[in-house]
Amino acid sequence: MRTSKDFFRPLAVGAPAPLREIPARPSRAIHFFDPSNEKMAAKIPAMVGTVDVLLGNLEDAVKADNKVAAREGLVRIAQSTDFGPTQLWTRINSLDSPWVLDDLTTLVPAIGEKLDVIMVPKVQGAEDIHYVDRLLAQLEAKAGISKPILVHAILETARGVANIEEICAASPRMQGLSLGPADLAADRRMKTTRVGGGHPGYLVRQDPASSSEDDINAPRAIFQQDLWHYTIARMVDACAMHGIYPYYGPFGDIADVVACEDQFRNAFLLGCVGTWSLHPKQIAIANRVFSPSVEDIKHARRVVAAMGDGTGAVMLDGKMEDDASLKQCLVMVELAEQLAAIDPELKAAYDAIEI
Ligand SMILES: CC(=O)SCCNC(=O)CCNC(=O)[C@H](O)C(C)(C)COP(=O)(O)OP(=O)(O)OC[C@H]1O[C@@H](n2cnc3c(N)ncnc32)[C@H](O)[C@@H]1OP(=O)(O)O
Ligand SMILES: O=CC(=O)O
Ligand SMILES: [Mg+2]
Repeated sequence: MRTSKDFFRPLAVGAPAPLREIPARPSRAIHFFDPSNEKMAAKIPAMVGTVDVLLGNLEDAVKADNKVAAREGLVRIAQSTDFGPTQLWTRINSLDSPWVLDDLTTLVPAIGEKLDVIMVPKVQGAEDIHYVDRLLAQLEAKAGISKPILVHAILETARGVANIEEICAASPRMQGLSLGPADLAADRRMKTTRVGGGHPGYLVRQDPASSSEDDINAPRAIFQQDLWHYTIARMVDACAMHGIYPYYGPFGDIADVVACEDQFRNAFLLGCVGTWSLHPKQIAIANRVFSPSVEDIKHARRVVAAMGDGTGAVMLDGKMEDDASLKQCLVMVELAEQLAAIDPELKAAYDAIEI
């Protein structure tokens, strides 16, 4: 384990110095595209500015026969596109796959200056991050890359969840974590067959009126529970503790925009900063959900104004506000300011708020 003395030293001579703080760049939607799919790839330049992150996916959902075409397609798109305020990320193949070494040795020299974050799938422990960290430093040094490429781990194995804190702490490159509910469900041997979201069988049922057979068999209210609550909450705490960012992952039922919005909102309320988008129609949902509402910002600003120097307790609309609720409001106000800086529509909406 590296000590505090050498934690921020570059891992290769000539590699850029690691960042001491991970910038809070808006990343409400990480939009996945398959660079080997010509129709999809052709849409990417026009999506710049409409989404916070564009991610060229090289891993699952790209056919084995298309792995090289996806890698080359991503290089082509990155070299020929001005991404402006939109971040460019990639998801490389898993570390035990036959493709990942070529992914990294091709992408870093070719487009390392443009790549903001590399998402690493199926991370099991700190050793996986250490491997990527050192290799990236060597490749950055060789290619003369000026800024460190950040690393994002997908939480999609039971061992990865058990090792979550050491993964977050493994490198100053760690930018964040995403929940990978599909692979995680398989690895945990959960009895689901879906990509993210809830399940109607995972529920609690209202008690019967009595223990008579009639009452037991009578209709009772049922409440579907969130299969992902534990893992998301665990991820949020680990990320907050290490100064990095948590994200929900994929929601595979593209047609069910309502349940998708619910899943995204649960993640937002619990502390996630963004989510994945698999289809263009999920971008608008993510942007809406992961931007504080005008009503919330209005309330937050009123609390900030009412709290004066930030200490003590006040009553506002019949509710007690104090230092702790003020801190929550400041999280919202700060996020609104970050988003307003890149989203003119949101800025206009927040600017129009009267308190
Ligand atoms: C568990 C995991 O690992 S999740 C992460 C991996 N999975 C992914 O990355 C999936 C990415 N998304 C996709 O592959 C596709 O969106 C699919 C397969 C889900 C659906 O694709 P389609 O059936 O073509 O969707 P649909 O017909 O609604 O597409 C409408 C248009 O949007 C385009 N489109 C679809 N998805 C995307 C995308 N992710 N990015 C850009 N454009 C897209 C299509 O090319 C199509 O274009 P057209 O109108 O010019 O024909
Ligand atoms: O990669 C994502 C997942 O859910 O698996
Ligand atoms: Mg996966």
